[in-house]
Parts: sequence; structure tokens; C-alpha cells
Amino acid sequence: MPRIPVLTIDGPSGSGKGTVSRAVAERLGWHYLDSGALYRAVGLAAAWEGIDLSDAGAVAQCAARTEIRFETQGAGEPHVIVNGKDATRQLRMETAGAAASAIAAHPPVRAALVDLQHRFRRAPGLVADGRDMGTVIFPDAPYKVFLTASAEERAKRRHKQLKEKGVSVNLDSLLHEIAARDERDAGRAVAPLKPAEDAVLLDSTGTPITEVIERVLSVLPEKLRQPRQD
Ligand SMILES: Nc1ncnc2c1ncn2[C@@H]1O[C@H](COP(=O)(O)OP(=O)(O)OP(=O)(O)O)[C@@H](O)[C@H]1O
Ligand SMILES: Nc1ccn([C@H]2C[C@H](O)[C@@H](COP(=O)(O)O)O2)c(=O)n1
Repeated sequence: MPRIPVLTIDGPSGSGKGTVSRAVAERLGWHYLDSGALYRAVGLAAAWEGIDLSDAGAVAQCAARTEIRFETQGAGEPHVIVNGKDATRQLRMETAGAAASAIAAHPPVRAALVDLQHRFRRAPGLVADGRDMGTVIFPDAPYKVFLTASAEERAKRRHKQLKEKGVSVNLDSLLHEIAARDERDAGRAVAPLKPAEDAVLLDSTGTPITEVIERVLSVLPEKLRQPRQD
């Protein structure tokens, strides 16, 4: 029996994975996995419990007992409910991204999240965004994209995004944080950020989101791109 199709979109922070993946999933009528939100949620839950984020075993146990739910509430990003609390806003902060990046380097934490990620693979298909979707979690995915953009452009995008949410941050410090996160995510021993050998590489620097979405859709065969009739 043919396996449920998966489109993986990996790439560094701010490359547009989330925005593009959500739009593509909506166009196709497929499910969507924001794997970064899982790592962010575990980092937050561990911090709530006062766990030392460098303690791999304690964070992995926390990952196993943390309940994470995605809730669609109208248009826009789905809300992320962590142990019953709506943590959406907190999870989007750069501090949550840095904590997620730190705990994501622990092999037992990654192992604790594998089954949960596999369970998102449901008919008619899945768009999965993260760092290791095409290399480790869904290596058999038939469609893979690695989305990048220059660090400067990603920092500007994040700056604009946070400003729109009423969060004031310094552009230089954002650029610093993004570069540090890139280095940690790409430099770790387990499931580092890197393109799968069979991924299509897309650089979105200077390219409008609408065009990036079309380029990603063009990786799929024509028959899958047809709007669903049901
Ligand atoms: N091609 C683009 N041109 C301009 N802005 C973009 C583009 N792609 C994404 N953005 C904007 O950049 C910001 C970050 O995008 P997004 O959250 O999708 O990135 P991400 O790769 O998922 O980041 P993270 O890994 O940190 O979750 C958003 O405000 C989004 O609207
Ligand atoms: N598949 C994944 C997804 C995320 N991470 C880690 C590394 C990131 O810096 C952090 C936050 O992810 P984001 O929400 O920015 O996509 O989580 C990972 O290691 N593997």
C-alpha cells in the first residue's frame, strides 16, 4: 500500500518554513506539523518545572510527560496548548527559541519526541517543518525542501514580526541570536540542521512569500496540486 505522502520543509530560523508550510498545507488540504513548537513547548515546560536545561535525562522525562496540543482558532498560526495552558505568545519569543535549541541537542529529548511526530502522518498527507524532517523523522518522504535566507534578512523578518506583535527588540541582538542558534542547530552531533541529500534547495532572500509558496508547490506532482473536491 502506498505510504501517506509527506512534504518536509527544513531550514534555519526565520527562513519562512512555518509561514510557507502552513500555506502549502492549507492549499493541499494536508495536515501540518510544526516540530519546532514541540521543542519550544518542552523547553518551556522544563523551565516551568525548574529543570536544569542541561540535564538531558530530566528534560527527556519532562518531554515524555508534557501534553502538547495544537488548536486552530480562526485564521493565523494555530495556538499551542502546553499542559493545558495557552503558551502561544510565550513560545514565539526568541528566548523560547534559544531554550528549544539548547534542549534539542540532547539525544534522549529528541528520542522522546519521535513517536509523537510520526503520529502527525495522517491521510491525505502531511507538511512537516523543522530541522531534521527530511533527514531523520521522515527520511522516506517523497518531497523535500530545504529553505534558507541570509541571516541578515532573517533577522529583519523576525524584527518586523516581533514589532507587529508589540515586542520591542534590537535588530543587532536578533542577528546575534539567530547566528548563535544557526551554529548550535547545525553544529550538534545528533540530527543537525542540514539539507537531506534528496532535498530541493530554495533560497528565499529577496523573494516574496507568495512566490516562495509557488516554488515549494512546484516540487509536488501536478495531480497533488489540484484543489481537493471534497
Ligand atoms: N519570503 C519572505 N519574505 C518576507 N518575509 C517573510 C518571508 N518568509 C517569511 N517571512 C516572514 O518572516 C517571519 C518569520 O517567518 P517564519 O516564522 O515562517 O519562519 P520560520 O522559518 O518558521 O522560523 P522559526 O524556525 O524560528 O519558527 C514571519 O513574519 C514571516 O511572515
Ligand atoms: N525538527 C526540529 C525542530 C526544531 N528544533 C529545535 C532547534 C530550533 O532552534 C528550535 C526552535 O525551532 P523553531 O520553532 O525555530 O523552528 O527547536 C530541532 O532541533 N529540530
